[in-house]
Amino acid sequence: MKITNIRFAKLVVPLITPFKTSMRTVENIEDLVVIIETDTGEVGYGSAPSTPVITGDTHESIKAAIELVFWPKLRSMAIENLNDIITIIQSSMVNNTSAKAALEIAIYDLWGKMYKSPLNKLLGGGSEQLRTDITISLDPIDKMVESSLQAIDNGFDVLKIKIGNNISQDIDRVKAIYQAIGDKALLRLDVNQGWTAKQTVYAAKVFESENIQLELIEQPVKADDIAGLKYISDRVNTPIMADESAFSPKQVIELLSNKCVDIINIKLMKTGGLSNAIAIADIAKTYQVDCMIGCMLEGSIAVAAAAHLASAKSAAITKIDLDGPALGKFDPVKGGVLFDKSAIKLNDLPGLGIESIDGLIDLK
Ligand SMILES: C[C@H](N)C(=O)N[C@H](CCC(=O)O)C(=O)O
Ligand SMILES: [Mg+2]
Repeated sequence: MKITNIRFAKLVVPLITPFKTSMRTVENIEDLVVIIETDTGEVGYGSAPSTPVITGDTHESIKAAIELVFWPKLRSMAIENLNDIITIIQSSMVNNTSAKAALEIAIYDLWGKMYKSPLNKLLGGGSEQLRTDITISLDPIDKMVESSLQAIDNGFDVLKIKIGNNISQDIDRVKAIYQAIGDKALLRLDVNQGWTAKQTVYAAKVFESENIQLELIEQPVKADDIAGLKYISDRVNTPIMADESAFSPKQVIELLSNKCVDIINIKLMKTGGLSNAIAIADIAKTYQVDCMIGCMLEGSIAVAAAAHLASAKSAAITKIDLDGPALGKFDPVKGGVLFDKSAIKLNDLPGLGIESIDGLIDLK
């Protein structure tokens, strides 16, 4: 199966409610879709959102990197030579992880199609049923309490609470949500780099002293504040998870060998796709550290790839934050992963199992 052509399109899905973190507010899921065509007529789908504050990548930079750097090397390569393709994607350019992810996702989709197997089976096999948490956007306290109760009514039992814009209001937010929901849901906090190390220790000790049960605190400090993560982990009992500090396998080895964090959030848009995500899951397993599979605010093409990975790597990936598509008003992707409240179901079609995509806006 030889690569013959590449096309780009845009996919826009309005959100049910704006997505708000300490870093940004977004109204739509907007993906750059990469469609790789082959001489057998099979097409592979990949996608990437624009997350300049996290990856530094925009749709324009992703498309330019693919057109100018990767595509001239990948055109006419055979999907049978998966490892060679991955080496080219990972070594032709530094950074640009979203472009690498979109390409790798489309290539792995084709790899599954070539072997007529769902991707999770080729990666080792695993359950077709997963369960995701849901994100509660950073809002005034009353709104966050209401959104949390609504999420529980909608069948979610793990809530990812976005905080990080004001330490004392953040502590009040968590206390109010915890008081309102009791033991009906597990709370994971995502600070998105909004606190200092000392503020994090203070907040965690407040929660611990008041018996507020938290599953974890995600990325409390700036992405490059690795000493801050270590400072926190040495002083609190609440598990600390790295997100924006953990892009590459090398960074994960540094974080884990120095005991800076307890959990790693793997996202394809940070790792540059599936190959490094698999490496990180395997590294974490050797350190006996759990991983979360996460996503940016993105749609169900890339999330399908993340779900197949989570299915196959369930020994390491024990936590799932793949709610991006569930936050949209509809899913234009037919086949692929099916969302029903907190349930994510993989189908048994080859590759990512995507049958068709409505509403693609072709890009030249
Ligand atoms: C959508 C997912 N639940 C999530 O919260 N991801 C964020 C980053 C999302 C973005 O800004 O696109 C995270 O884990 O930090
Ligand atoms: Mg995060």
